[in-house]
Amino acid sequence: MHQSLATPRPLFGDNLTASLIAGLEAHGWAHAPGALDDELTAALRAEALVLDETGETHAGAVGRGRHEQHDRSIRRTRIAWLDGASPAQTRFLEGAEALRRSLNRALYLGLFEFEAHYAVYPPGGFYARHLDAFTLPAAGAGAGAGLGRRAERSRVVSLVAYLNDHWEEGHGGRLALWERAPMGADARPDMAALDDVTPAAEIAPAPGGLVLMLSESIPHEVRPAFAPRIAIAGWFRVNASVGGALDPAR
Ligand SMILES: O=C(O)CCC(=O)C(=O)O
Ligand SMILES: [Fe+2]
Repeated sequence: MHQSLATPRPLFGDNLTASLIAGLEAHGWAHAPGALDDELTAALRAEALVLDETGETHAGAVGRGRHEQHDRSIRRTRIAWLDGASPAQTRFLEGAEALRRSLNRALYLGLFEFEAHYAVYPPGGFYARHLDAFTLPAAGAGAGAGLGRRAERSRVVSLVAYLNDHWEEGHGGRLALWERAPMGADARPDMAALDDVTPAAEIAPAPGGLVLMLSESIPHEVRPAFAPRIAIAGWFRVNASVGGALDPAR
């Protein structure tokens, strides 16, 4: 998206961009409180709420493509994909494009595109501990699993932006994250093994805050929110084309 823009307008200045990149490189994640300006945060929030109220959001799934599941014990939120249909979305996506180029220049990640959705967590909403991408073990993976494996693996850097106009301690809804995913005996990440491990960070979804995480290696969860929690979650992806066909799971 927006690859043709000559110089996309960044969301924030060079210093903040550099410190986000340094954090991502050193720890696998980075947090910039108040990264988005109030005007853009407010415009995106207003749009997320209109979409939510007019029913244009749908229950968030877990997984992608044929592997999507609606499991309310894992995730309770409503989402609507960004498509650049408003000035606020265009501004945000242009900023994400500027960030994509900076990430590629600094870290040689070969990020190809960005996809993002609004996520409105109603009171009681949460998202259980997960990775945004993971590589399934090759052994025993059938043809069906192949699609999921390729699609999931194409997410490299996750981005979260918080859109609430204020957030109080008692509202919960913190993003907890860990810096390492322990492997289970089946060579899959074992999220339950982190039950007794103190998170590396617990981030309140305060207005304009921005978080970057390596999608494959940073386990994270959204704790139950006791007020409507409005955010954008997005992913920078590598080109997952196989045999000349673009990734069909879009
Ligand atoms: O909203 C957040 O803090 C994180 C959301 C998330 O983990 C996701 O959508 O994958
Ligand atoms: Fe996530």
